[in-house]
Amino acid sequence: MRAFSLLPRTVKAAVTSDLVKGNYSHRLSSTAMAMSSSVCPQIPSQLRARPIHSFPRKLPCAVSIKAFSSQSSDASAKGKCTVLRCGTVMAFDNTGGIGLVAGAGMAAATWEKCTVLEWQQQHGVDGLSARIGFLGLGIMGSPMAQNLLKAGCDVTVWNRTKSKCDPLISLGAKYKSSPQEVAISCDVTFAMLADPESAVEVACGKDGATRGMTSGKGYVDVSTVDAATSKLIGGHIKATGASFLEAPVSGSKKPAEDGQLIFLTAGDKSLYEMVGSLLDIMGKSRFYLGDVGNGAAMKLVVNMIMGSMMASFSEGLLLSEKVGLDPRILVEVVSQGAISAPMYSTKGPSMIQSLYPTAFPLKHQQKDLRLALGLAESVSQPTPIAAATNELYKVAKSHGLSDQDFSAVIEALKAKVQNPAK
Ligand SMILES: NC(=O)C1=CN([C@@H]2O[C@H](COP(=O)(O)OP(=O)(O)OC[C@H]3O[C@@H](n4cnc5c(N)ncnc54)[C@H](OP(=O)(O)O)[C@@H]3O)[C@@H](O)[C@H]2O)C=CC1
Ligand SMILES: O=CC(=O)O
Repeated sequence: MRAFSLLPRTVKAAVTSDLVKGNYSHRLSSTAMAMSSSVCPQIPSQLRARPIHSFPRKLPCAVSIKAFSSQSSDASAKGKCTVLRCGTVMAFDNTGGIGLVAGAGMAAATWEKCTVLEWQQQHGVDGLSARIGFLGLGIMGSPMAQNLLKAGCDVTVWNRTKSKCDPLISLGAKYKSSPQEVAISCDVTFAMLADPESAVEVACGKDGATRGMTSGKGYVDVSTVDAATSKLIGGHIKATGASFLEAPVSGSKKPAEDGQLIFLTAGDKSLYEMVGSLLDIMGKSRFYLGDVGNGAAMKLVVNMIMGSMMASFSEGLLLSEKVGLDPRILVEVVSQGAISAPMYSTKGPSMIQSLYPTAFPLKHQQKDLRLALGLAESVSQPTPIAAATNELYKVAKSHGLSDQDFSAVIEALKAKVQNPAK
């Protein structure tokens, strides 16, 4: 435990809290992990986080204390004014509490505010100082790019519908008029597109990003696509001499705004390491899964489960109501038991009111089910529940619900939708 006693107090707090929760074997918080491996490399290996394979090798003295305030819903809390430095140590602080950082063994007065870029420039660290391109500014891409900007990164944006670039330009983003131009002017380019077709079009089409890629550059596709599409895009990118990483995300609009996404990455490990600090600005954890295709597959399996869970929850809400129960109480009961999931408590109350404010468009959930079924087919894995669920989302789409939140799938189960003649 000598190594532990040498840790700054904030690190101890994070590690201790995990130990108290009995999580020490495999569920240390990302904060504890980051701090333990970067601030004190001697920390016993059993106290290190498993999912983060190389946090953040390029930032030997950087610590992130964002997990201390994981409830924070204020995306701006990760803005420029919340990066603090003390000598070679940098901390992201979205608690607004310089005092917490001072617990790291340095007097509060010695910490000063700076941008990530300033810190990086001072210490010559890769990734954060890269010129970053961002293609696709929809529900997810916009807040992700915004978080990079707020962290002080140099970001150039492009979106098919140009008006969606404007809010980011007003926050300091540069603009280029094609994916090709973005790729030419940037070191690493992220893409967050709707589906396989758009991901291929933006990467490989006329004026596509591949036309601007060269050796030394990187392309990170964070869209949800199937493994074959990802391999196709990766192949085109790598043919230019550039590196490729697939990195689909788990987490919806709010986690994207809060920088709490989960990245499921696969592909060039060196690019993964180079962009690690950027992924940590946009997300709360990251998994490196090996060869291209594994990240896509993991994302599709997760979303296959999620789509079925939502369909099953919808059936439960409607059945409870029909037998005279209060569906609001069902939501409460579910939220307290073994099958509780944040999705049920956040979406249940609005579903009861037939309101579906879009966080995850229904058309994308159906796309993910379709792609997951293709994945299952490719290995002859029976997935009857997902197959039935997919049909339900198709019915919902045929009733004009594509752009509503995926929780609108409940409408496909309502009698008047199933039999409009009644
Ligand atoms: N929303 C969510 O909760 C989550 C979504 N995802 C996945 O992330 C990806 C993006 O999702 P989200 O942001 O919600 O989707 P949106 O529908 O809000 O955005 C889609 C983006 O793709 C662009 N696009 C669509 N078709 C084309 C095309 N043919 N050429 C160029 N650009 C195109 C859109 O441009 P334009 O503005 O011009 O239409 C827009 O920028 C999807 O793969 C989705 O499955 C992953 C996790 C969570
Ligand atoms: O892909 C959707 C999500 O919430 O994750």
